[in-house]
Order: sequence, then C-alpha cells, then structure tokens
Amino acid sequence: MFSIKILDSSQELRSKKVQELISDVHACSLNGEAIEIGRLSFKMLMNLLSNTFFSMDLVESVGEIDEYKDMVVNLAKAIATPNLGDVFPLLKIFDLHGIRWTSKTYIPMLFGIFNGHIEKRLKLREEENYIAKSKKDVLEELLNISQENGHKMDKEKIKHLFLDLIIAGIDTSSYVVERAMTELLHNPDIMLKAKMELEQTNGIGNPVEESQIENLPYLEAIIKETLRKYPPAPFLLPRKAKETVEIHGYIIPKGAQVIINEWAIGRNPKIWDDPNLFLPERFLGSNIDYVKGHDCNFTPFGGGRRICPGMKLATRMLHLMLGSMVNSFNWRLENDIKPEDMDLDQELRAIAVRVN
Ligand code: HEM
Repeated sequence: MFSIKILDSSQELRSKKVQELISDVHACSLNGEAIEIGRLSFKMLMNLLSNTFFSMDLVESVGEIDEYKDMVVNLAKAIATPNLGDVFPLLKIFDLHGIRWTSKTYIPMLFGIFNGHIEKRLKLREEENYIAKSKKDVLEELLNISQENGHKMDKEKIKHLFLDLIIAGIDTSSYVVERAMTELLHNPDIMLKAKMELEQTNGIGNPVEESQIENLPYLEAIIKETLRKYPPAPFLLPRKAKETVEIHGYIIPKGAQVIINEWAIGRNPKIWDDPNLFLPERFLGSNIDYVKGHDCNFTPFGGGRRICPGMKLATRMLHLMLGSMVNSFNWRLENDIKPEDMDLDQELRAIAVRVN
C-alpha cells in the first residue's frame, strides 16, 4: 500500500489554501455579510483534500458546495448509522435506514468525478516529457505504484481509496471547526485568550503557519476540548472480539461486535470535571493526548491498527484554519445575538471584521 505520509506533506499548498480562506472571509466582511461557518470550512477542506489528491480545487465557490456537501454528508451519515440489519440479518432486505439507497445514489456520482481525474491524468502521463512537469500528489503516487505492480493498486482501488479519504476526512474536520468557533463565540473570554496567544506568537491579523503550531498551546487545548465535547466520530469504528474476554467483570463473547461510545466517555463526570462546560484549560499542562490512541479516556481519532490515518493532517488543518480565523478577524453573532443567548445546537452564522 502507498504511504499515507503523502497526506501530511504539501505544507505550501495548505498555506495557500488558508490564505484563500482568509480572502473568502474578508470578502464577506467587506459587505457585512453573515458567514455560515460550516459551509465555509467544508469548502476549504474539500479543496484542501482535492488539491492533495489531484492538485486541483473541486469546489470553485461557496455557492457550488451544496452538491458536494449532500454527497459527502449523506454518505458519512450512512456509514455512521447503526444498522439493525447487521444485528438481525433478515431485516437487511428492507434497507430500513436508507443506507443502501444513499450508497447507490451518491457513490456512483463521486466515482464519476474520480474517474474523470484518473483518466485525464493517465492521458497526461502518456505525453512526452511528462516526468518534467509531473504532479506531486496522491494520484500520481498511486498511479506510479499501479504502473510498478498492477495487483497492488489499480484504477478500481484508487477510486475506492479516494472515496474513503473524502468521506472520512471532510465532514469530520469541518464539524470540528464549526463547533470550536461556536464555543469561542459563546465564551468571549476564551476567544480573547486565544487571540492574545496568537497575537503574541504570530502578530496581529496574520494567518497561522505550520511552523508556529507548537508555540500555540492554548489553541491546541481549544482543539482538544472541542474533540472531547464534540467527537465527530462518536462511536469510532466497530470492533469484533477475536476471543472471549472478561473486562471489569463483563464477559465479551468471541465474535461480539463492540462499539465504543467516545461521546459518552467525553461527557462522563467520573472522568472529566464539569464535562458539559467548555474548559480548554483542563488540557493545559496535562499529558492527555490522542496521538497514540493509548489514553482510553480520550480517543477522538480511535486507536490501535484502525487509528485514523488522517489524524496528523487533520490536526494541522484544524490549527491553521481555526488559528487564522481567530487571529485575522473579530467575530460577532448575526442579528447581534448575545453570546449567552446563543443556541449551541444551531448551525453557526457569524459576522467577521478584519483586524488589520
Ligand atoms: C477532526 C478530524 C478527524 C477525526 C476526529 C477523525 C476520527 C476518526 C476515527 C475515530 C476513526 C476510526 C478509528 C478507530 O475506530 O480506531 C477514523 C478513521 C478514518 N479516518 Fe479519520 N478523522 C478525522 C479526519 C480525517 C482525515 C482528514 C482523513 C483523511 C484525509 C481521515 C481518514 C480516515 C480513514 C481513511 C479512516 C478509516 C481507517 C480504517 O478503515 O482503518 N480522517 N477517523
């Protein structure tokens, strides 16, 4: 299999995309328009991943994102929906949750898009002097592997891999950006602390660079606290017990499906003080981390062999996007709603004003 490390490269490209995000927000701020944070971050992540995969933007304007959002969000929901048919196989024929319908509708659309890019690239690769202008992206890497060993990788596998990465990567990350911004607008003192840290490290109004991430512990604490309170994959991936085991007096029989409720762990008052409050400080100076997936109280990216392969890319992106949005603009809620009157479950619409 190709190395997932290629997902973590392309630092320059990410910086460019963050600059575009800031320009998008700035354009809205000039007109005093309210921004739908979820749509904005979705567009940004879609293009970031499509550039990492194919060296191009899939979405040209925010107005264009609905089609993609429908496909990605519905497929992500279908994958995450617990399926009664898995427990009672006889029910499978009824497609009770519409999972088969969603997959049949949207997967061919995404495959059509990926096929277009694969065929176009294969034609380009046939041109003379192609090596000199070849692209450094995931598609190129996969086609090289396929050329060397068609059994390891072929067009079908490439298509399916892109589907997995897009479905797993976009909605999760954009949900975290939206939830974090919601909490920051709801808690102006936390927003202020984040701004002060960013101003000191980065200067007023500048987008965040990857080299600065490790000097932004408070921003990191905000991201961890968002992942604790709002894990985007609340049940992780299902597991199956290989052997019968006993854990804390509970017998888990061989073959049983095990679902881990990350959301409930994150809200458990026996583990976290005031679990329903948003308190990034709880992570400052603490060594609780998700990187290895060893800390069973906090595994928003899962753990073991199935740990999220996009974790490093996702956390870098979250720092860049969130840090740049906070440092470059002052934010207020649409219709002058007060932070304390905010409905945290609503989609976030906010107005930005450029700080320099
Ligand atoms: C905040 C963002 C993200 C979160 C919280 C997240 C979380 C997760 C979780 C919990 C799992 C299941 C792991 C387990 O059960 O042990 C997972 C799997 C996966 N993630 Fe992520 N993810 C994020 C972003 C991304 C990104 C950006 C990508 C790729 C571009 C990605 C690609 C994948 C893939 C392909 C899998 C399936 C791995 C497998 O089947 O073994 N994720 N993710």
